[in-house]
Amino acid sequence: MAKLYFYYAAMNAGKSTTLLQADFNYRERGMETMLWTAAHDDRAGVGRIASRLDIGAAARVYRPKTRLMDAVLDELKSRQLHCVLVDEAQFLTREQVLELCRLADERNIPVLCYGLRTDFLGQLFPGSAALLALADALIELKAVCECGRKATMNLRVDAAGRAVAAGAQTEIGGNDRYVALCRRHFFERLRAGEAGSMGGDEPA
Ligand SMILES: Nc1ncnc2c1ncn2[C@@H]1O[C@H](COP(=O)(O)OP(=O)(O)O)[C@@H](O)[C@H]1O
Ligand SMILES: Cc1cn([C@H]2C[C@H](O)[C@@H](COP(=O)(O)O)O2)c(=O)[nH]c1=O
Ligand SMILES: [Zn+2]
Repeated sequence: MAKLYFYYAAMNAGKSTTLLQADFNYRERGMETMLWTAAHDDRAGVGRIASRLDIGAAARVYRPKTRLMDAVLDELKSRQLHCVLVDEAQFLTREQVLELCRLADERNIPVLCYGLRTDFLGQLFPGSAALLALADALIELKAVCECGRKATMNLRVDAAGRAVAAGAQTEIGGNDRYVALCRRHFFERLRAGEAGSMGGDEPA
């Protein structure tokens, strides 16, 4: 039976690179894939999955209202699909994750999702919460903190590099807005950011 996989990590761990590699592996064996990414993550252009290693591929885009199951069933009318790959999976809704479960269970199509576990405050995204609850396999990819430990958290920073301790959960950005850190250094810098925003000490 096909499985639903969740490859999760902090930013800059190589999630998109790993997705593109998996896609290449399927296609070089003559198999057909369907790629998806979030419509609003337009860092490389809407509908483009790009890795910091400078490789990329076109992808279908999903929005909160997109019916993934219907879109895949529609695609199956014109071609076979051996794998569905989803980037920025933290932005999926729980309903969309349930649809991906059905693709694996009822259509026997493996689904590979790649995304963040937590946001800039250390809280789960809706898509990540659903995937952590429902995926058959959870695979952690590793990013490295500046101290050398595994980076599991994502600090949001302002233009001056100070930690941002409040704001909307979604804010698209790259290395200019986020730093992947280990938990210890994440909370140290987040607390310094909180103190700074309340007029306290200068951030570290
Ligand atoms: N010029 C480069 N040469 C080699 N590795 C690089 C280069 N630029 C970025 N990287 C590495 O690419 C990885 C980020 O890949 P990416 O797939 O974009 O990450 P994610 O999707 O998890 O944010 C990091 O490990 C980073 O160190
Ligand atoms: C931590 C965090 C991240 N985001 C956004 C920022 C990026 O656009 C993506 C993650 O990119 P990746 O390099 O492909 O992992 O998510 C956000 O909106 N809110 C956050 O808290
Ligand atoms: Zn650290």
